[in-house]
Amino acid sequence: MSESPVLLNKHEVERLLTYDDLIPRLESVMGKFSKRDSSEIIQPVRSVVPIQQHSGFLGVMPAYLAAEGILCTKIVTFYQRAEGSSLPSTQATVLLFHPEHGHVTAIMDGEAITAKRTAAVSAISAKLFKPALSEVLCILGSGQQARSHYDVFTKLFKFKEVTSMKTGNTSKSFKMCFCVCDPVLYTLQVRVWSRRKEMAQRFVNDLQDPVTVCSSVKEAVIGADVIVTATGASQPILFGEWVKPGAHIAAVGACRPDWRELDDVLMREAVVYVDSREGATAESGDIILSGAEVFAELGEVLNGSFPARREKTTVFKSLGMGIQDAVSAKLVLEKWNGEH
Ligand SMILES: NC(=O)C1=CN([C@@H]2O[C@H](COP(=O)(O)OP(=O)(O)OC[C@H]3O[C@@H](n4cnc5c(N)ncnc54)[C@H](O)[C@@H]3O)[C@@H](O)[C@H]2O)C=CC1
Ligand SMILES: O=C(O)C1=NCCCC1
Repeated sequence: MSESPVLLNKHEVERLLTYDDLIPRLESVMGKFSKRDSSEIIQPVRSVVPIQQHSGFLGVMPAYLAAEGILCTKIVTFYQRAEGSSLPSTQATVLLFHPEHGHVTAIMDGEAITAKRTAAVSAISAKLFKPALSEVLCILGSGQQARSHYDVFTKLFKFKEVTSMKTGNTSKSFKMCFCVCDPVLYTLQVRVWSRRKEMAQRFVNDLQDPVTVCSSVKEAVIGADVIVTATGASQPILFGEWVKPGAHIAAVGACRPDWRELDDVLMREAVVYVDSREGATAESGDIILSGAEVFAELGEVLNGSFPARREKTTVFKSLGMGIQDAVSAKLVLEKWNGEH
């Protein structure tokens, strides 16, 4: 008789899963995935069951990683919630199995895994594609993904906007420091926009560092070097005409074939990267409906088969992958085993 599975709640998963450990594992597994060696990795496009009466979806995301000895599935529900709903719109459970014997070894919360691994993958895309001098980060949306993206982007990258002394914004809500080599005022610059301004304000109130709340998407994205779209939108909210040439967009929402966050102009003019070509062509309205060409998978850049075209405007269209959940869950279990 096999041992009972380890049960880990959201709090435990959040504590055990750190970006420093997670990012290298995601880079490695996505590079491997893009080599398409089915003796190494099996990950079908997720099965999605629409729950039409309740504006929701149930997704099943299995993955097998032979060399790592990981057999895993995530079961995830995602709902279009009314603004201000206290229910999370994305909820998930991750199951790890013993690859040889088939029994369940761990059952863990998948909300924290989904939040962190998605943000970590976007951060990897930004590391590869953002302009060399990136001063302004803009986040569209103020939910779970917006928060995890804020956390990892501000942990990994420094964003700042330079304003001259004469015109410098001296509002108390900005953190200011003086650069000894150049007499200009530096204000850390992260901007956030949400459909309801009070939701963006609530998001900002939870943070230590100053973030500018913007009243419109246009105001938020003009001049931004890195833009994260993490909304429940089903129609475009980000338009190419507003985007600074050379900016990088990590597009996280719009994960249904008829949903959009980005308009046709942006999709057609940018160099488009995806997490999985099969996933993107089956599930991304931004790709399917715009007719945009996919240039490469993130893994193909990580494994050296395709270049990172940092000098261009780039879109990384994220849909989420079972292998990302699988390596995250394995990491959590390893950490937990190390403590017990
Ligand atoms: N690419 C990936 O791997 C993943 C993608 N997602 C997707 O990312 C998006 C955000 O997810 P969460 O942060 O978990 O959701 P959430 O419900 O916590 O946050 C959603 C945000 O989008 C805003 N929003 C909702 N409808 C909107 C509309 N029509 N126009 C503009 N803003 C709107 C809300 O005000 C909120 O700020 C969702 O589309 C979700 O399906 C979620 C998990 C993984
Ligand atoms: O990868 C995931 O997990 C999800 N992707 C898109 C929709 C919500 C969950």
